[in-house]
Amino acid sequence: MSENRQDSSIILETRGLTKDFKGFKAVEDINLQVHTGHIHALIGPNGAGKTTFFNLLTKFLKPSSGKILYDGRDITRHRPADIAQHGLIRSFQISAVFPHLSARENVRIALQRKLGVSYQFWRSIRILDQLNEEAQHLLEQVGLGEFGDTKAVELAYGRKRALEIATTIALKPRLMLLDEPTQGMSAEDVGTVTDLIREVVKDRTIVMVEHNLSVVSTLADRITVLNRGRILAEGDYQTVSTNPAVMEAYMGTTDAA
Ligand SMILES: Nc1ncnc2c1ncn2[C@@H]1O[C@H](COP(=O)(O)OP(=O)(O)OP(=O)(O)O)[C@@H](O)[C@H]1O
Repeated sequence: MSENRQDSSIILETRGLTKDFKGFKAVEDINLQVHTGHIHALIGPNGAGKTTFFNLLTKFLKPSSGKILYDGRDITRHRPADIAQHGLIRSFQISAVFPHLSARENVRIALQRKLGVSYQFWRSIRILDQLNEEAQHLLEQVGLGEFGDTKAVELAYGRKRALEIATTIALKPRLMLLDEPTQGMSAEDVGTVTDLIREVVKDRTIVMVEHNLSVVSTLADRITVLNRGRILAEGDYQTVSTNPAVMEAYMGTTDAA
């Protein structure tokens, strides 16, 4: 629709996005633009509305008002499965990785999901071989080349997150939505996953909620700082980290101005 036409470098946009929980606006009037090829981080102090906003983008929650546009199309009322078909994919939580299947089998299942249930032909040996090859390639891409036969449950925490990213990439996303990709990781694993994200973004866009500011400073092209459900500041790390309002919000000042 012509009213939805936008700059083609903008892959995702929200207009006036609001989520009201019984009168409490957890997200209020958010106008966000995500540029194609960017790593766009959402940060903010506890309770700022990051998770709620992320759940609106991934369609886990319905907005009270406002619009979400993906590739210029209004997807506000679309279901998660519909938007996944168009390449907007939320990374799985670790719990969604099948723990007792091997890393390779987990990636293969994601590849098969991408083929879709209507494609019966993947049963043929040739297609299964192709899937195995593709799964191995993906495992190598995320540094798990030697762990194909290891059960997911036996992988160290950082490697599980790498597997989660591999199963997400297997769905061939154009836009990946990552919810705190480095949460609960050792410093070493944070480095590995940071490198991995940098690697996979080369041909796709990432929106991520991330608490670790050092990760944000190294990865993000653009940062949106949320506070009390609203956008407090936006820009690159240098811009937002020197913004007095952001510093104040992070220091926990409860100025009600
Ligand atoms: N289902 C809900 N019902 C009522 N209030 C909610 C609901 N979900 C979130 N909230 C409130 O909305 C506000 C924003 O919460 P949200 O979890 O989105 O923040 P956040 O920035 O992700 O915080 P954190 O960094 O602590 O995870 C909080 O005050 C929270 O209590």
